[in-house]
Amino acid sequence: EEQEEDVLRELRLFLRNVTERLALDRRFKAFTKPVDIEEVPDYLIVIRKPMDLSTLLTNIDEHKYVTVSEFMSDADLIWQNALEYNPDSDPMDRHIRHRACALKDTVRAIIRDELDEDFDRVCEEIKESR
Ligand SMILES: CC(=O)c1nc(NC(=O)[C@H]2CNCCN2)sc1-c1cc(O)cc(O)c1
Repeated sequence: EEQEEDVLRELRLFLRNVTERLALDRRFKAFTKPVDIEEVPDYLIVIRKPMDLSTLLTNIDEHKYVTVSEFMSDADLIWQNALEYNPDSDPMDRHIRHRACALKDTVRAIIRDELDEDFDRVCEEIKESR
C-alpha cells in the first residue's frame, strides 16, 4: 500500500545517493560504465554477469531492488568481476584489483555507517510479503 511505496521510494533515494558517490570517486572510474566489448573482446567469455555503476543506477530507477541486500548482490558483481578478469601479476591487473578491493570496502563501510537496521528490516519484510 502507500506506506510501502513510501519506504521503497526512500530506499531508491538512499541507493542512488550511494551509487552516485561511488561514481564520483576517481578510484572507481573503470567501474562507471559497462566494459566496452570492442575494446575488450574476450571480456564476455570470462565474465558471465557484467555489472557497473551506471547499470546499478538504471536498475534502481527501474525499481529492481526492494532490499539493500539485492542491491549489494549486484554491486558486489562489479569488484568480483574485476578480480576474476584480472588475476595476474601484470601491473595493470594489480592496479585494477587494488581498486576493486577499495570498491568492496567502500560500499560495505557506507552501508554499515548509513543504513538504519530498522529501515532495512522493513524493506526485507516488504520483500517477504510479495
Ligand atoms: C574494469 C576491468 O575489469 C578492466 N580490467 C582491465 N584489465 C586489463 O586491462 C588487464 C587484463 N590482463 C592483462 C593486462 N590488462 S582493463 C579494465 C577496464 C578499464 C577501464 O578503464 C574501462 C573498462 O571498461 C575496463
